[in-house]
Amino acid sequence: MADLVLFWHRRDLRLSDNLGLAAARDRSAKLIGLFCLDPGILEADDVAPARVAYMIGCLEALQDSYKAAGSELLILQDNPIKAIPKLAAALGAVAVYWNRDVEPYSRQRDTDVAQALKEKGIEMHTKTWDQLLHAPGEVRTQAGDPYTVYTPFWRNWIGQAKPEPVPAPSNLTGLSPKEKSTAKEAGATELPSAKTLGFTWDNGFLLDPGEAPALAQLENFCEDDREIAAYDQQRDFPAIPGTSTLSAAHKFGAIGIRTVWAAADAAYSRCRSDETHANVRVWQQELAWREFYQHVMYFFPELAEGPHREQLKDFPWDNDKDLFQAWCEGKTGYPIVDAAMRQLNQTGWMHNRCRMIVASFLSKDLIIDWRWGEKYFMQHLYDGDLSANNGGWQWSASSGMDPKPLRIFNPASQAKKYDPEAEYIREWLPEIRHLDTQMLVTGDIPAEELEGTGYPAAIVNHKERQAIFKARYSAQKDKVKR
Ligand SMILES: Cc1cc2nc3c(=O)[nH]c(=O)nc-3n(C[C@H](O)[C@H](O)[C@H](O)COP(=O)(O)OP(=O)(O)OC[C@H]3O[C@@H](n4cnc5c(N)ncnc54)[C@H](O)[C@@H]3O)c2cc1C
Repeated sequence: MADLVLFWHRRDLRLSDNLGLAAARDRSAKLIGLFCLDPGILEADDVAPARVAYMIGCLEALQDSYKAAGSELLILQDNPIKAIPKLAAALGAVAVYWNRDVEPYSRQRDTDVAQALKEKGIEMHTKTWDQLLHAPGEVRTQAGDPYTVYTPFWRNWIGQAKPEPVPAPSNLTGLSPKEKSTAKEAGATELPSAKTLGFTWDNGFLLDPGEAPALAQLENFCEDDREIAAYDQQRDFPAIPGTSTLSAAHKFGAIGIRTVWAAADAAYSRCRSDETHANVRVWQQELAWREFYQHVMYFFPELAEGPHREQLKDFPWDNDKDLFQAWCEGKTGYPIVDAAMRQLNQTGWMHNRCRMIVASFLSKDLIIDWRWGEKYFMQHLYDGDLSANNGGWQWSASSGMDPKPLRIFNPASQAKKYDPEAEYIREWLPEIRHLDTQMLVTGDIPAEELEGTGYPAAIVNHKERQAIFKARYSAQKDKVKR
């Protein structure tokens, strides 16, 4: 009889182009998938209902894929450190495979699961870095150190050969009826709905869950003359659907990164003009930002706890709760900021340009600790990802790994440049949709125009607040120098 092997899915919710899964299939055709709903993650205070709903959708699709391949995906709902070794031992599994991760919580959990398996005499195989084109450590400075600055990281990263996608496992053997009841006794359960887990999300998704919608979206995005060919010209305009919207698929591994790269690379090869080449290149640079933030999270896990830069470590934030509430609800009186926050609250996603605008506004105008915003994003984004979110917030708050740290975005200039006709603002702020474009873009709205609309006057003065922030930033800098 073939050896029974388990593959533990985490952020790789697909069969195709999955390195760890392919390695498990090489070992045995009796390959059973496993996912563990970990209370340590689901009961944390930074979980977004939209993200859980998307993940459950991906798991449903994954169950179907396993069925079609001849096997099944088992679900556990317990602490993986005890639940996985218990299930593996009950089924007589010879080995458990999984892909590696960069996040501090996952790394500690994986060490503990590995130890528990070892104590039961079960092999574990955990060497594959599936979610990245280049594993942490593969891209280093000449001195052999990890990069802390993106641009030299990118130059090195793009110069290295990229791995090819691997095929999905096929001709699998599933569990016998007897093994199925053993799995049940050892904790395997039905896949619950997000609602049963306590998370309600009825607003749908920009990209549907699962491997098939992600692959279809990648194909659309990368086709000739589609968004990828104009990416750099369009990506900063939130009213234009000019980006891939694949972020949640990347977060949960509904799509393989080698498959994504192959599609981008093919689009690059097909380009006939320097301009289109440049557009595709910029999209590839975004994929490299994703990898950069994961590498730095791996090498500097302390980033997850707070600021990288000394002068932001004990910064005198105002932390005004009413101002924070207004920011969360999209009621700051700054139309571009409010439109973006409403997009987040209603769709579980926000355009990248707007993520930068609202993050700058929270930290530099409201002078609120950026970690409050980081957490609010995690509580709402369906693509919420520790490395990308922390990286984006630290960049925006001037606390991160950035050679030009003190950037302060002027909301009016940003809107003028990136939403010049106020189309995005009008979409998300229906109560002031009728106002002049100029008023919506600048945020300079006479009080009488706001009467009866329910839309608030500006809660702070940008000019004054940025001066206060700058003064405090300089004082902190001096303090650190001393
Ligand atoms: C304050 C802030 C918070 C953010 N939080 C997250 C987050 O929680 N999860 C997340 O995936 N991205 C986050 N980002 C990065 C970026 O905004 C999103 O990845 C992007 O908007 C997703 O849309 P898209 O898939 O259409 O991206 P595209 O423009 O099509 O880019 C392709 C892919 O590259 C990756 N990517 C793009 N930009 C970045 C970036 N700046 N950093 C890291 N990866 C990037 C994503 O995986 C994305 O799907 C954040 C950015 C900021 C400024």
